[in-house]
Amino acid sequence: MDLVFAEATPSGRGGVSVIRLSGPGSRRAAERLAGDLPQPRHAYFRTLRDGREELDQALVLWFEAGSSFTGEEVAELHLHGAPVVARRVGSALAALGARPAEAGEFTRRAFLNGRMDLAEVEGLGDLLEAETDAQRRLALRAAGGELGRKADGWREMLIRAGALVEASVDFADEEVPDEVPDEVFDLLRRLTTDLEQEISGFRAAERLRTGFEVAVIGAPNAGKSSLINRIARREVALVSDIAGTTRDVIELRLDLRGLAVTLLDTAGLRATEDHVEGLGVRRARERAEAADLRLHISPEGHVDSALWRDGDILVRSKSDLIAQGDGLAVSALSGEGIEGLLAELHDRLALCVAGAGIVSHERQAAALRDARDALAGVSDLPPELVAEMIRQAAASLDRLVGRIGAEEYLDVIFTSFCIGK
Ligand SMILES: Nc1nc2c(c(=O)[nH]1)N(C=O)[C@@H](CNc1ccc(C(=O)N[C@@H](CCC(=O)O)C(=O)O)cc1)CN2
Ligand SMILES: Nc1nc2c(ncn2[C@@H]2O[C@H](COP(=O)(O)OP(=O)(O)OP(=O)(O)O)[C@@H](O)[C@H]2O)c(=O)[nH]1
Ligand SMILES: [Mg+2]
Repeated sequence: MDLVFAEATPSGRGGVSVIRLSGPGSRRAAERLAGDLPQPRHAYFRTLRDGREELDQALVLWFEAGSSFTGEEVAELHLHGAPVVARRVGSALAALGARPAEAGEFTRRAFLNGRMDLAEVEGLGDLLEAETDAQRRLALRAAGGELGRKADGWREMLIRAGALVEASVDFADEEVPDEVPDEVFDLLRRLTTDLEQEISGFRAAERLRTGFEVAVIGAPNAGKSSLINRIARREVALVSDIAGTTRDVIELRLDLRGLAVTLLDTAGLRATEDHVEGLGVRRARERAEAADLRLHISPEGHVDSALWRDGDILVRSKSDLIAQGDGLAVSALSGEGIEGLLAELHDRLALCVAGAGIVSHERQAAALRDARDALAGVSDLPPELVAEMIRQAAASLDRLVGRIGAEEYLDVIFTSFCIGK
């Protein structure tokens, strides 16, 4: 493994800038700049020098391979956060034989060195992207190895079941057909129930991780854009009294009490001669259909029944003008009903994620489904085939944690990481 370095903090001006080195020689390279660093995991306040040239005053520390994030020797230089300092220290490190790390390379090394399993890596990636508390909590559980521990438990069940099957094959009377002991099927049934349970929580967890899309729809001039602006407390979308103002879909990211939600402002729905408006209306319908939930906006409490789905919310807009009617009354002008609407929206979305599990990526769910499918129908099979299906299920669990078959995913996962992680 070569020696790599990168700014672990975002590059640019900041209070502190951390440069991290990983690989054999990390300590030596740091010592060339900072002088002797006798103890691992001790912070030293040092003047960094490149030859005679003073570079910065910094906190410097190093970790042994056994107690670092990557599982390799690691050193960290905590610099003053001036871009020129990081640049200058980077050149000095390059001159000492270190090369700039690629995106996600520190974490990739942690994975390759067995410090993290693939589900933990995905969890860490989710943590880097998390914007809300619910996303952070889910990511932290995943990054903490919860799924790997479950997979270990399931593997043990498979190993035990496999051993029982092998024993029944080895010791069976040559005259009598081999029989799989009932205990095997009991074990596999329990395992299948566990797997089903995890799989059933996948979609909800995926929603939690990626966030919800909520389309704001209704006739032109209903007050959709005004409502969005009120929620955003800024002018996200153009508002006018001309019907057909909004054409493109405008996205507003919200942290709705911990849930990640993207509100979509859309073109007012109507038949129109205007070509461009027509394109907007088509797009509005498509996005409304694909969204997790729709807010139907109308001063009179009307809905487009073709787009109404169970769980949608009817919003009676401009409540300052029209006193009564169906739906949740809100006014973008006075602010009446906005908090109530957001509370209602939150509660409906929270219902959707009530059953969320720890599996939140399609790759993970696919591995679990493969394991479950391998075990479906085993009770009708002869022992040799039962043993084979148990091996297949175990291989699927190995794929889940990246013990096998990880190669094809690594580039996809790590290119989404930033440099320095
Ligand atoms: N300065 C700094 N802060 C950081 C990191 C870092 O690399 N540097 N991290 C990363 O980006 C995160 C912390 N992640 C870490 C994960 C595992 C180990 C580690 O090797 N632990 C040892 C036990 C260490 C001990 O208890 O003494 C181990 O698990 O064996 C270290 C950091 C967040 N904060
Ligand atoms: N009195 C009152 N007027 C409102 C309210 N909300 C919107 N309006 C007015 O209604 C008109 C249309 O508002 P928009 O928010 O642009 O309506 P829209 O649904 O986005 O319209 P399109 O983009 O054309 O589909 C504007 O003149 C707004 O000022 C409200 O709560 N009260
Ligand atoms: Mg609009």
